[in-house]
Amino acid sequence: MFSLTNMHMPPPTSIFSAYASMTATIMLLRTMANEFIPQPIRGYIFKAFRYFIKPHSADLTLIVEESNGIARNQVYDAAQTYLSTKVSPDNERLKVSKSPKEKKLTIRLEKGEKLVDSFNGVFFKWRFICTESDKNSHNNDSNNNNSTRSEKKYFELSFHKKHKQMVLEYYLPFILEKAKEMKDEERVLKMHTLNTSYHHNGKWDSINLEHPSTFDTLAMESELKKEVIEDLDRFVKRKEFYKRVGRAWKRGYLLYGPPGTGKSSLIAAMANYLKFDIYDLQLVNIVRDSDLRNLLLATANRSILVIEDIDCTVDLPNRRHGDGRKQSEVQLTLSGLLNFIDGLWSSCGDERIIIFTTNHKERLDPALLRPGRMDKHINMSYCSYEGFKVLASNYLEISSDHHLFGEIKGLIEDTQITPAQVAEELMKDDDTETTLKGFMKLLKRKKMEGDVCENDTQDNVNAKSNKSKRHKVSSCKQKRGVGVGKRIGASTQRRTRSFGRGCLVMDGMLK
Ligand SMILES: Nc1ncnc2c1ncn2[C@@H]1O[C@H](COP(=O)(O)OP(=O)(O)OP(=O)(O)O)[C@@H](O)[C@H]1O
Ligand SMILES: [Mg+2]
Repeated sequence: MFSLTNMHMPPPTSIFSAYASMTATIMLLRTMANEFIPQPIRGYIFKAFRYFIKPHSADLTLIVEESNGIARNQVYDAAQTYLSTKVSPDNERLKVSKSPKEKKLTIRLEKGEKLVDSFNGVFFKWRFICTESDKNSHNNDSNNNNSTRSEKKYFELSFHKKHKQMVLEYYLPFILEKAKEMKDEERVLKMHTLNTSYHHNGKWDSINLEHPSTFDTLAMESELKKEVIEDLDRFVKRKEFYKRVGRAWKRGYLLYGPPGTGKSSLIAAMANYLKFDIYDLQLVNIVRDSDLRNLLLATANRSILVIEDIDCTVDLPNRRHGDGRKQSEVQLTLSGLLNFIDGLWSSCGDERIIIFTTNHKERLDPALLRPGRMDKHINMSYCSYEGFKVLASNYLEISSDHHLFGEIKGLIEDTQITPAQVAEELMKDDDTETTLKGFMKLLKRKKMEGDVCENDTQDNVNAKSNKSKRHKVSSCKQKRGVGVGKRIGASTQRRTRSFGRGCLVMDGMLK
């Protein structure tokens, strides 16, 4: 076998002579070219010649520079964020940092570090490069000491050429999207409330919003929950749509329902879901339209403006004297509010959500309910069996196959009990069985007594002691025809005072 192979090999002398004659030919051609072809053309021909005989790489390398002229390159920023999660044990030098606003440590590649990422079964090589150069290095004036060192940072992304289309259409957009998600997750949400101190009147104060409510923890009909999530998703995706149809990119929600049904919790869940800040506007503290305008103009994009208890806080079209102020002092009107919401404010901001809440939808001024004003009306109602299951899973960590659930289902469907009351009941004991039995007792009592209204008011006092005292559900009173309209403004005043600045109205959020 070995000798056979050798038989087909040309002898070394002939290989050498062939190589010698090829070299001689190249030399001859080179001399002729030097003689007859002018220098610039010669350079060009040699370059082209070298290009054709050089072995070609199957790889393509994309350069992702830090900035794109003066603007930052979003692909670079996204790659930096995305790649921080892809570091491998092979990396030898990494950078670590944390700014006060960040929740976690940030890891970045150090100069020259490489890593491999895979997407759709294809491997991609990334390398981070940072070169330093003297900005004025071309300046020959030796007296000039102004030269500054500048850094040029970029990523090199290499992959097989055949994946070019896929990289541009899918991989890079995927990285942009992923990085946005990561940034959003990192974002510390803020809740802005009105600063009512004398010197700062009309300014927003902010605190971190750390309300744990999410759509997963919210007891709500699953259909309705899905509808709200889809509505929010559609809203944030529709930038171009709003522009095309000439509408301000804003969306209004009206949340209505009895106290303790999760209106404030839903607002927190929306903020957590969208990663939007919340502006809690207490109209009680605003006297003039001009103050309102300034406040609205000072709100940021991608935010939720919340006006809770709209039926209580704005006694519109003119406030009543019952709120303790003289009529002449109060110049805030419904038309002022609606004008700003519809016009000026909304047209100079993007991605704004406005939410009104009320316990009494029927008391609202028809102007607020007119089609097109509030895009979506969401009824937050008493706890259903489905809602109970969510709360049981949150509070007791039990799934839907507990042996007492069947009985609870029958009871809860005949009872008007708010999620807040259910939640309170489920927190009463560490033992699941005892807790559920206690809860069933409560349901049976409510059912037996039959007078849902009386129970409701009483249980609200027990379950939401600090809240309901301020509120009084009043739906019962209303059913019984007891007018409470005039007293609402006053009760809101009480509520405002009892909680002080910064933690009222969204009290559910600060728990
Ligand atoms: N739908 C719900 N899902 C989960 N928890 C809820 C729900 N509703 C109420 N709760 C619990 O009850 C507490 C009070 O609820 P929340 O403040 O959201 O009610 P609300 O409808 O805003 O009431 P109010 O009309 O008095 O402002 C919440 O902190 C939460 O623990
Ligand atoms: Mg509330």
